[in-house]
Amino acid sequence: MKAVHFGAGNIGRGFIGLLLDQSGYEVTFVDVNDEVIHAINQDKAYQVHFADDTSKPVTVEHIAGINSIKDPKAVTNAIVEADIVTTAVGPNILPVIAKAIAQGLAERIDFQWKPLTIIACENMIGGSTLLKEYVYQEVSEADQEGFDGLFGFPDAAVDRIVPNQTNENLLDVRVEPYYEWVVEKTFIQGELPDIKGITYVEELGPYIERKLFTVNTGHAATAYLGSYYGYETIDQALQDNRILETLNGVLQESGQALIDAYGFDKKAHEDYIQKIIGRFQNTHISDEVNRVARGPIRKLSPKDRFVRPAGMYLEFASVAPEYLPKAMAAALLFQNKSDEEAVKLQSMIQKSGAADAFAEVSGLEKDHPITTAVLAAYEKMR
Ligand SMILES: NC(=O)c1ccc[n+]([C@@H]2O[C@H](COP(=O)([O-])OP(=O)(O)OC[C@H]3O[C@@H](n4cnc5c(N)ncnc54)[C@H](O)[C@@H]3O)[C@@H](O)[C@H]2O)c1
Ligand SMILES: O=P(O)(O)OC[C@@H](O)[C@@H](O)[C@H](O)[C@H](O)CO
Repeated sequence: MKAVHFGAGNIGRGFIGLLLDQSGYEVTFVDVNDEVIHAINQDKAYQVHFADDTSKPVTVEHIAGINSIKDPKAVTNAIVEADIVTTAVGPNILPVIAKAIAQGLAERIDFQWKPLTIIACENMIGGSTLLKEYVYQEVSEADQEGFDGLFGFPDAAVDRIVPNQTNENLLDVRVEPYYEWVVEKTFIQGELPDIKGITYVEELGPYIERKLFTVNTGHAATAYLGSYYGYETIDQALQDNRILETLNGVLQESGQALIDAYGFDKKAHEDYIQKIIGRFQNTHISDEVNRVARGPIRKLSPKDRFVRPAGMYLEFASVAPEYLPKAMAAALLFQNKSDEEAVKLQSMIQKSGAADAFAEVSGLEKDHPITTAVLAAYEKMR
C-alpha cells in the first residue's frame, strides 16, 4: 500500500508518517524543504524517540521524498498510485498544496477508477473540507462531478505534542508518547483506510472542538503568557504560578463551554484537563514558547482556539469569560520578529490601535463584550 504525505515536518515524521509505516504503507513525503527531502531519499529511514523514561525508539522505514517545487510531475504520479493522501503542512499552506492534489486527482481518474481518502491533519475545524474546497477551485465542473463519488475528504483531529527538533540526525524526531487521531467516517468513499491508531467516528464536531479548545487553547494561553513573562519553554512557563493559575482558569472556561455545548461528563472533562496540563509539564520535552505561539492572527481568528470557546462561554453563561480574554490580550502583546503573523499583528496594532486590530482578526465588533474584556486586560498588561 502507498501513502502520500504532504509536509515532512514535526507531525509528518513524528506522528502521521510513523503510524502509516506501522500500518504497512510505503510513505512518500512531499515537501518544499530540499534538505529534508534529500535526507529522506538518502537515509531511507529515521527514528522516532519518545519523551519518557521507558519507551524504546522506533525506526520508520519504507520512505521516499519528493520536492514538490523541483519535481511536480513526481507528485502527480505519486497521487495517481496512492492508497491514501494525508497532509500536515499548516492551515495556511492548504491552498498552496491544493493545486498539486487537484492535478494528481484529475490524472488519477483517467488512469484508474478507484476511491481515495485525503485527510488534512491540521489543527483546525474542518481542515479536510476546506482542502476539498481549494482542490475543487482548481478543476473543471466535469472533473468535480467525477471527483464527487470517488474522492473523500474526511475531517480529522490529531493530537500529539511534537516540538521543534534539535537532534543530531536531521530526520529523527522526539515526540511525546501520547497520541490521538480521530477521523470522521461519513465522507469516506470505499473502505475505511486500515491505519493503526485511527479512531473512526460518525461525527467529528465534539472531538475536534474538545481537542482544539482544551489542548490548543491551553497550550496557546501558556505560550502567550509565557512570552509575556519572559519564559522560553512551555514547561518553564508552567512553573510560574501566575501562568498555571490563568491556564486553569482558561481551561475551566473553555471546559464549561464544551460541557454546555456537548454534554460532556464534568468529572471526565476535568480529568482530561488535568491530563493535558501534565502533558504540557512533561520535562522530557523542551517545547519552545515561540513554536506554540506561532501564527497569532490564525489563533485569534473567529473559529480558532480562543474566540470560538469565548463566544460559546458567553452564549451559555450570559457573561463574558474572565481568563480567556487575558490569554487573548497576551496574544496581542506577542512579539517575535521571525513570526510573520506576529510582525503583521504588531504593525496593525501600531497603525490602528489594539481595538481595531483585534476586531479585524477576531471578526468581533469593537463593542462586543469579549472585545471589551480583551481590551481591558490588554490595557492592564501593557
Ligand atoms: N507539532 C505538533 O505538536 C502538532 C500536533 C498536532 C497537529 N499539528 C499540526 O500539524 C501541522 C504541521 O505542524 P508541524 O508542527 O509539523 O509543522 P512543521 O513546520 O514542523 O512542518 C510543516 C512542514 O510542511 C512543509 N511545507 C511547507 N510548505 C509546503 C508545501 N507547499 N508543500 C509541502 N510541504 C510544505 C514544511 O517545509 C515543513 O516541513 C499544523 O497544522 C499543526 O497545527 C502539529
Ligand atoms: O500547531 P499550532 O500552531 O496550531 O499550535 C501549536 C501547538 O499548540 C500544537 O502544535 C500542539 O503541540 C498540538 O496540537 C498537540 O496536539
